[in-house]
Amino acid sequence: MTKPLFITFEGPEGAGKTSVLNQLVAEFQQTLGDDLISTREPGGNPISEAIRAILQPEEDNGMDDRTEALLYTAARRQHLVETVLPALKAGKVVISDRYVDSSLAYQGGGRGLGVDHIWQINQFAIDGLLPDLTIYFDLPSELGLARVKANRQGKIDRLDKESLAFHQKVRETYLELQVKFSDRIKIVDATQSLDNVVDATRQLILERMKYREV
Ligand SMILES: Nc1ncnc2c1ncn2[C@@H]1O[C@H](COP(=O)(O)OP(=O)(O)OP(=O)(O)O)[C@@H](O)[C@H]1O
Ligand SMILES: Cc1cn([C@H]2C[C@H](O)[C@@H](COP(=O)(O)O)O2)c(=O)[nH]c1=O
Repeated sequence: MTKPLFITFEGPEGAGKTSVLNQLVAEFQQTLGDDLISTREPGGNPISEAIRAILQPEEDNGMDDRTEALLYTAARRQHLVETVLPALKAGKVVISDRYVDSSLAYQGGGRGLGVDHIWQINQFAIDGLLPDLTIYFDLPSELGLARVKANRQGKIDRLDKESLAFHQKVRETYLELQVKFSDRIKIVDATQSLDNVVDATRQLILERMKYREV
């Protein structure tokens, strides 16, 4: 059996995570086949998708900030148990569009609930499981939001509509996390062309895969 590898993609709105993930997953699946799975948070199974629908309606639904933090954490737990852990146990490579760092940045930083508090509630959900590699796609909030508005054809959700100050705080928190956990979190400049962002991401993943073979 091959060694499992858990990779997460993180970043603010419109950073290009999903575009890069789709391209690279198609590419890596040519060699890895079923040994690679891609997934996303919140979502990936019926319970977490149902929680996603509550968390991300298009209009403000009056949700309390701590309720929001707990719901993202609950969706994460279910996703971990149903999708991530079985795949890792089977020795697969798992690439997830968002994981715990999203909660630290959005709820801890953006909502101002505090990274330490969010870390504590997430420990119950993730039970110490951190990614082997996290790729953080960095870009100014204004650019990411402009991309989202230009391209999502009307599907702008509750969080996309938050203030610029909220999104700037999310980015600031991600940057702090990247410095604090620099062994795990690698940064990619997401202002580059999509091709260049894909190239930089591929390189980071291939480097990490070398250790998987050892
Ligand atoms: N490097 C890039 N340059 C220009 N446009 C880009 C780039 N990367 C992605 N885009 C465009 O920006 C939009 C958002 O990209 P994508 O959905 O991949 O980002 P995301 O990080 O997954 O966003 P979110 O987390 O908000 O869903 C898409 O329309 C995509 O085509
Ligand atoms: C996991 C997670 C996500 N969020 C936010 C970040 C985005 O606004 C949405 C996810 O949408 P995407 O188009 O799939 O990127 O949810 C969050 O605030 N906290 C979290 O833990």
